Amino acid sequence: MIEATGLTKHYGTTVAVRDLSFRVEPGRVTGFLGPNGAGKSTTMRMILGLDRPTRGEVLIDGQRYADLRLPLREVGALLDANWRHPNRSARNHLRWMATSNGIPDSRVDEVLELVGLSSVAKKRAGGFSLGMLQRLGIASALLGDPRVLLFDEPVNGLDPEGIQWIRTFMHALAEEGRTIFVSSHLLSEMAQTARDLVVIGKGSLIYQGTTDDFVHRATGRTVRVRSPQPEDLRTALTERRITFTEQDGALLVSDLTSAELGDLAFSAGITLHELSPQTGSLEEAFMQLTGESVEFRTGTPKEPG
Ligand SMILES: Nc1ncnc2c1ncn2[C@@H]1O[C@H](COP(=O)(O)OP(=O)(O)OP(=O)(O)O)[C@@H](O)[C@H]1O
Repeated sequence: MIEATGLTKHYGTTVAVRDLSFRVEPGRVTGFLGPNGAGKSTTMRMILGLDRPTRGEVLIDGQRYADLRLPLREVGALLDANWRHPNRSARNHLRWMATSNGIPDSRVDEVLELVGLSSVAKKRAGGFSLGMLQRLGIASALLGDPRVLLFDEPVNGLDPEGIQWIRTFMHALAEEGRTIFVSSHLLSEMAQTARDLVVIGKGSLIYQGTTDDFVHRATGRTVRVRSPQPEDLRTALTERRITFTEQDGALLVSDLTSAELGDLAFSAGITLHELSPQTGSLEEAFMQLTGESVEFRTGTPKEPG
């Protein structure tokens, strides 16, 4: 588990992260979302002890990174997709990492197998495609068999096959009971990948909870309904002060479940030909919530001291 409490980071007068508290639970993939400059990378660096919080703290399974005895065995990270790789073979690169961290050599072949790089283990990593480099990065993160894994924008620049591979792989790691925390600006990708979300805007927490709830909360509840008695339906809704809009001969009804709307039509003797709940996209939810956050912040120019 990752647990941040009051996490704050100032760079001079810039507040990159402010009073951020959240939990990332094991056994599932948690997405970390926010617009550019929201503070995601800074937060990840603080989790990994690469940056010191100005205030607050973040713990990995109850300990600060600096206090971990064997960090690679507790937490693995894939931080930069575009790092320039040395002229070593994939296997030699991993052996070098393993040796310097007291990890047995046998683990190198295990992780190469896990990420599907066994057949190119002896090839120079410098000649690898981005997708293969990502796999190698993940192999490095897995060397110490850590319980907690961080991925910073792991699918950037990957082709659909590479994206699909990483998504499936992260799910498999989560199912083994690991804590998986993955940042991305590809929101539709996150909707398919992450069960839970931590959403930040301008360094502050906007939302923490399930992906489903995030979308519902932000886009509201709407049901699309079509009837051969549209006048009767409009009247029934208006009498009950239920708001709706018209769309292609159908009505979009707000703040009722489809069950409630079906019951209402039944009791009013109205036949329905369509009754379908509309879920908004994660993009819509994100724009609405982060947009509000930006407006809110311009309206309250309060800077923490
Ligand atoms: N080393 C630094 N020195 C000064 N300012 C910094 C530093 N690192 C980050 N910042 C600032 O902190 C804020 C948060 O940046 P950060 O990179 O954490 O955001 P992000 O959410 O990861 O954005 P992106 O998606 O663009 O990578 C930005 O305003 C950034 O300019």
